Amino acid sequence: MIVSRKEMLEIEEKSGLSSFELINLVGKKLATHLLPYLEVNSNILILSGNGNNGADSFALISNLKQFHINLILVSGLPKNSDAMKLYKQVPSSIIQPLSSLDTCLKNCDVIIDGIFSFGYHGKLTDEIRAVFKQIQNAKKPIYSIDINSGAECDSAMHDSFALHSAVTFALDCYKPFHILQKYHHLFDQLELVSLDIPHPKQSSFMEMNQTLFFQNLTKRKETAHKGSCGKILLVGGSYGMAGAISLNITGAKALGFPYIEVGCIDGIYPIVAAKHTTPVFHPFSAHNIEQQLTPTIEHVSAAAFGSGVTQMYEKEACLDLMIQNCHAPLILDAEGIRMLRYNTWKLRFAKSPIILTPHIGEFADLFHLEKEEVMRNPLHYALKYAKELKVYIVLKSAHTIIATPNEQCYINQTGNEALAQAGSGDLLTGMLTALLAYHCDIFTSLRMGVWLHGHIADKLVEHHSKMHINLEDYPEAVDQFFYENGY
Ligand SMILES: NC(=O)C1=CN([C@@H]2O[C@H](COP(=O)(O)OP(=O)(O)OC[C@H]3O[C@@H](n4cnc5c(N)ncnc54)[C@H](O)[C@@H]3O)[C@@H](O)[C@H]2O)[C@@H](O)CC1
Ligand SMILES: Nc1ncnc2c1ncn2[C@@H]1O[C@H](COP(=O)(O)OP(=O)(O)O)[C@@H](O)[C@H]1O
Repeated sequence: MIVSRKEMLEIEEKSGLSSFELINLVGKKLATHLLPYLEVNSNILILSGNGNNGADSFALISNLKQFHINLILVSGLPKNSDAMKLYKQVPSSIIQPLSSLDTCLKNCDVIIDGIFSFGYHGKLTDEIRAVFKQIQNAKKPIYSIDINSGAECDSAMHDSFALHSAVTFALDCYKPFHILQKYHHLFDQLELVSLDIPHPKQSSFMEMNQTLFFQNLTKRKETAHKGSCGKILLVGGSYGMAGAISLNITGAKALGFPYIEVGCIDGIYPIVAAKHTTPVFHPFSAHNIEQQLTPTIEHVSAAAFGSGVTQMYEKEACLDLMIQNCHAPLILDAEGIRMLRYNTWKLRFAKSPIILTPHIGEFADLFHLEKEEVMRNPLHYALKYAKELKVYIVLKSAHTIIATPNEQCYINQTGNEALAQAGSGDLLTGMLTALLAYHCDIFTSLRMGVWLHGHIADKLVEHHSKMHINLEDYPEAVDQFFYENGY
């Protein structure tokens, strides 16, 4: 289970255990996870802070009596009474002053990082940075308790001097910090230390993996016909960007979607139709866009608009038509998102759930933010604007985040740098549209699509360089993946 800092505090509060009992439980469980990493005569240096993380590390000491231990308080005496109580139980012979850090670092085999945990935010002071530099320079394996010191719990934000661990032990649940690993690389290995306490509420973080994916993918019935799953409508492309709508179609075809309808301008229709023979096309121009698209928009099970429409003269009319007439989940992608920059009010006319699929650049542009600011805390911003605009946001990046209007979210783990190429988002839009039409639950469909898009890239790089995967290989690779799994 993945939880935010606030949710973890709620779990602790409702655990039925006092904070003193909880800290002791952590000490005991943590010790059993640490033991396999320790040699018989290991010399352990425990570095503690003055908060709860420090308290956890004091509780650890009584469970590691067979080892030679030194304890250094990095930021002074414990602040709260439980931590103080535990600190007083630590044999004074093992407590060393901060001034002996250098010697202790030289003599130790391993370091336990119990300095800061999920109470940390902001930046480290110069004094603490100097200490962290010294610790890191000792080049001894560091084992971090819950969150590496100097990193924040609910984001990938961390001080540039944050400690890098060999193993981080996540306490009871994973936190966003653990899941956003590609953005900080602060641990080599992650281990979950289950505390076996109740989790009374469902977390706001939902998950997706291969098992869940196939649990949610409906098999085609023996009696199916081409209209059994309804139809999807993909509207996109423009002069010079025929590829974008073509990749939308490839994405939907990769999912085996049986009935694809496509809206594109007359000018690119022959090119796209020559490449894709199965979709039904509705080529349009400025004077017939409404007649060509409206009947289809009204009856589809899911639709998408915006990939590659940058040069489309009719794009404003098209956006309005889609938003105002679509009764099924509607994805707005790429230029379809940029067009809302000063116009998010248009979304109020939507008759159906709206899904925005921006990359970081498009997201920052839409909400008038700096890209760097969004990248510092993508989870926060995705959740904030999904709630404010009452839309689903698929914020695409190395860890794509999905945020729902009711504050649920998903952080994707699949995918790799081979996807960092023009067109991979257009492909995703087609995949998501197909999955939205297959399923009634929007959040599940989006999680499935984002997960699959990345998973297939991970499978493709088993046999290809990460410098070059061909997006056109997706239909075959998805087909193979489904076949291997009995579909
Ligand atoms: N074959 C085709 O026809 C293609 C059409 N495409 C379409 O072209 C239109 C414009 O796409 P462009 O690629 O020109 O411009 P974008 O508006 O997508 O990107 C502009 C800039 O945003 C920044 N950016 C993108 N992703 C980012 C991230 N994850 N983190 C931080 N910054 C990021 C980059 O600096 C990038 O150059 C879209 O409508 C798109 O659908 C592209 O998808 C490329 C392929
Ligand atoms: N380094 C990466 N690791 C994992 N996924 C990535 C990486 N870079 C890009 N992606 C994925 O590739 C897609 C890129 O989408 P986008 O930027 O919209 O491309 P385009 O507009 O060219 O189609 C997104 O789904 C994103 O999550």
